[in-house]
Amino acid sequence: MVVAPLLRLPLTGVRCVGRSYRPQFSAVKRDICPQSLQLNIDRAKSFSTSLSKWQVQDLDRTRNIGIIAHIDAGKTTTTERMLFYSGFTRRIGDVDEGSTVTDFLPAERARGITIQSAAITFHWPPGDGAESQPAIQDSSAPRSANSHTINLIDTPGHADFTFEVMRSLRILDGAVCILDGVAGVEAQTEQVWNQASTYNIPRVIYVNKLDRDGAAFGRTVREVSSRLAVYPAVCHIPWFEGGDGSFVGVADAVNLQGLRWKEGEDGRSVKMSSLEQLDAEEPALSEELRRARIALVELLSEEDDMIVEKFFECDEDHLAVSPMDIVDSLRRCVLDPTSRIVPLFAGASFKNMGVQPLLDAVVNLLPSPPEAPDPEVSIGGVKGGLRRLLSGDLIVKQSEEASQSSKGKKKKKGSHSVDPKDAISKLESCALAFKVVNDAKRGVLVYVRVYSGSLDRNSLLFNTNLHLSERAPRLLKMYANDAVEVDSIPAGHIGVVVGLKHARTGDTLVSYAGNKPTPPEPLTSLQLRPIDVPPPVFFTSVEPHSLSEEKRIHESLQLLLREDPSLHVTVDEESGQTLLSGMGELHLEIARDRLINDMKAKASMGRIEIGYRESSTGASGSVTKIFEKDVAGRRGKAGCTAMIEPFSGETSSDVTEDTILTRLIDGNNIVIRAPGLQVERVRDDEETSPFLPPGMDLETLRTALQNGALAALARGPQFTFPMHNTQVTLTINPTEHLFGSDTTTSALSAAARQATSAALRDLVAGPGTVMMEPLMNVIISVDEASLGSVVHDISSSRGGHILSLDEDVPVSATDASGSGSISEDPLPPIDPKRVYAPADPFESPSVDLDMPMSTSHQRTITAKVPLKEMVGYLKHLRSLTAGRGTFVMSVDRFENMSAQRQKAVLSELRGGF
Ligand SMILES: Nc1nc2c(ncn2[C@@H]2O[C@H](COP(=O)(O)OP(=O)(O)OP(=O)(O)O)[C@@H](O)[C@H]2O)c(=O)[nH]1
Repeated sequence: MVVAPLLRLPLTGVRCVGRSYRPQFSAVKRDICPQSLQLNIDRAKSFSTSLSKWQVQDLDRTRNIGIIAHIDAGKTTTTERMLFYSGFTRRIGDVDEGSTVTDFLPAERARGITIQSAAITFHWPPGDGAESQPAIQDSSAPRSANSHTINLIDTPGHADFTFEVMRSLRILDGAVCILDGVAGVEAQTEQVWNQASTYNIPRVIYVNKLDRDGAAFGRTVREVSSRLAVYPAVCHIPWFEGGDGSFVGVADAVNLQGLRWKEGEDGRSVKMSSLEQLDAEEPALSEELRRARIALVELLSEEDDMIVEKFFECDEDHLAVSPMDIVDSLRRCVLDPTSRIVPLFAGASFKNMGVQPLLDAVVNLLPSPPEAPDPEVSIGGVKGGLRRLLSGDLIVKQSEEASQSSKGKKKKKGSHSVDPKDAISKLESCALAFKVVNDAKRGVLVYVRVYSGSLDRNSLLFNTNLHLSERAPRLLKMYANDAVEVDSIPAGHIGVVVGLKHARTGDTLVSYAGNKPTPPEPLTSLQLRPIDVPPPVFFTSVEPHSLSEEKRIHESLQLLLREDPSLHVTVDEESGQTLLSGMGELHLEIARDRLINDMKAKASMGRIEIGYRESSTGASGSVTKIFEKDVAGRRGKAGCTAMIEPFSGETSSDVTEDTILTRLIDGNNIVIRAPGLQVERVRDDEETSPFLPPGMDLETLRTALQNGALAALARGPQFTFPMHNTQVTLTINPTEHLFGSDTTTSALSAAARQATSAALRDLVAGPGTVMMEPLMNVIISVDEASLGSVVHDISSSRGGHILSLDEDVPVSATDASGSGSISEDPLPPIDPKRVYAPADPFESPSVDLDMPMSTSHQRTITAKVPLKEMVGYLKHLRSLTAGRGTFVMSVDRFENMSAQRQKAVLSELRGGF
């Protein structure tokens, strides 16, 4: 076959040796010598200190990306190389030595794993990023010819941090999925892949660790198709010296060239070889490279008509299609949410091989903020895209639905409607607080992604989750744990607000025109990409060393909760004990480290235990309590009636005319009724009643009663576990339960708590309560040989219920993500004939386009198993599977325990056997 002269894409930011590499684009005539890469943090800081620069910055040259992977696949190692090659750091940090930039919490450094999502900004190729670049780009040059600003969010890989992964994923415009070239696609890779799919995040794949013994690139590629249900567009194939020697580089199917790194160097120098040179030096590799190129063009042609045209223009010569045309085609596929093609690259980050081409791929293939999928918002119970919201459509729909649902209801006195489009025109900016970090030097940092408008210094931010406003006194642009001050953060960018006292991870912040304390309705309910926080399933006690420490510990715990809302703190009313609960053992261990080592809290933590629950098995009687006592020198009197029953799961089933609240909190439903209260709306945001104590509005009454009920529900009447699946109906009779100015908020809370506790005790004499335990969705990956013993162990010894035993199930068919939001049908399986994968060195027949692929004989077991039986399971699984089995799990729900199981668990908890 004749090789056409190729327009080669420059591999940016590298020093080339050997055949001298000459990019053919005028736009790349700049200094890429190694000295220019020795850019340090100080210089990086000076890039963007002024407001104007960030504002005029070309969003097209910005990438907000994340790295997703299985634990230990090499996220941190790859990130460190990215920072080094971009010139951000002078030396390569090492995970094993604990000297990385992104894992900057002491606990992370000590454990060598990533816990917090650190946001970090750098430029690729090295330069000034999107700033100071020509506005118009040469369309014949690849995007990587110009310096781009990359905001990288390092996501955690451990299953205990599912919520943290979801939280960081939702602000990404694109992601790099790193696979371990030895382990291939692992259970947790599937899990994070699935989570990224829920947000339609465009992705590229990077197969890492190809230097390790047992690395199997071809097998990994096939697993990508069978387990992730996408078509891998193989852009790189590994270069093993002489076919089966050590890993020395990659052969690039887009540019038809070899890229070779020298073992032991820092990876900045790369030797590039043309196809002709490869023909002479590595004939087997060049032959495989041609096949890879043919397969790539064929695959793209299946989904992209434009590449078909180019192919015909090149007289149907796959090798003659230009690299630029292939990159453009790959980009179209990556950005098309209906496409199943995912570009795939190869490397060994630890050996400093393959990272620069991956960075080029980030810039060339992943979307800029305006090209990213429209983020989901919800407003007044209506969901849709942000762009629809900003156009006014969504808010009109919301207002129509609101007026439909209020039809037939009496219009409240003094109420008036707001023009919905008017409300949206007042929206100045909206941002998502995606991470709260307590920084020892700078205080509490709230990382935000701005979605519309511009978040300005000193603007008043309304928190739509907490319903309060606070000013943003200082704004920062972050460089890992270094920062520069800015005056505003424009849409599409990631920055930090310093000085917020309340905002928590996951809160939506809006700024608006006008001087009112709250934005106009329905903007108060605007939520960006809302996510459900899964229930905590483990807990531990926190005991202050002295009474004087108590206050400081509670402040530290509050900060911990702002950082991580998947942690919960409760105080047991009777014992006074503080309990910290979370998603997993490691989750609580890390929280313990944070509290004791980082925040220097003087406290002891108890054993980490499973968080059981208690639930009513029938209805209690109605119990009324009148609280009358002086509280803090002030007289307090209030009454309340409570009734408990099992919760049906339908929050709306009991709503009547006199219902003033129904709220599902932590698996319990709180209903508050106030017959005869005569509610009046005085302003958009305030309701009152002639019966309410002076100065108290309806929202305050609701909150006081709700808090009282929640305090009582934290302790079940029979087993002292928190109540679950329980409905409390509180009734306030204005003439019997409210006593003018004597009725304070604390008196109302106390009355609600006493009435709820009494109703709970009433259950014990009546229908009784039952213990509940967390039931997990478990997905286990094992090889065929171990299948029988693992299945037997799960179903016989652990009381699990096997749901399916599948061969290479694409993850979309099974959901262990815990996100609770995946409902789409599984994608149809991939046609193996369309998957190209080069033969692995130990494999004799090369896997051809027309050959059926060999299966990896991996099996996936999907089961539901009580959490108690899964504690310490990894060790056991490893012993059953000769170290190869992996699993992921997430909470399915809490399930009532049988009398026999309840007895056994109780006796174990009490120390018996
Ligand atoms: N041989 C080899 N080892 C690698 C490579 N990349 C990473 N490693 C090693 O794999 C281990 C895990 O790497 P990390 O970079 O910490 O992985 P991670 O995905 O960030 O892990 P978490 O932060 O725990 O999710 C470390 O011991 C690395 O040195 C590689 O390309 N080759």
